[in-house]
Amino acid sequence: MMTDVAEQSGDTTDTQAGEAGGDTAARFGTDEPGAAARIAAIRERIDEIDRTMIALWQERAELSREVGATRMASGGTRLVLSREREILERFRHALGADGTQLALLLLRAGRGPL
Ligand SMILES: C=C(O[C@@H]1C=C(C(=O)O)C=C[C@H]1O)C(=O)O
Repeated sequence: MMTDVAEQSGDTTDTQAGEAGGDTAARFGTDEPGAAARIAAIRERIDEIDRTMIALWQERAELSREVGATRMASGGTRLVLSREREILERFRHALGADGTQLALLLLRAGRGPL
């Protein structure tokens, strides 16, 4: 299970925002130690989220390619536009206009450009 940022933020002042070397202001955008420690803790979670999203992105693209290969090998179509519309609508509903752009990139990652 992934760790919540709030659980990590109590004891990070010296080890993450202070001793690790380099200029605190340059690394964290502030030289206030408490703020820098909190930012360091949040960044750990951000990095974890990014790694997870990259892995999920790659897994999704692989699965999408497998669906396309399976369908074409059976004489089917490369694309199913009604399904793509459903996915676009799901992302638009959840995330607005940015969701639509994200879904377009996701779809392209799996099946290639139209
Ligand atoms: C993966 C599929 O094939 C294509 C790729 C899609 C996707 O990446 O989600 C959706 C529809 C198809 O155009 C599918 O039909 O489910």
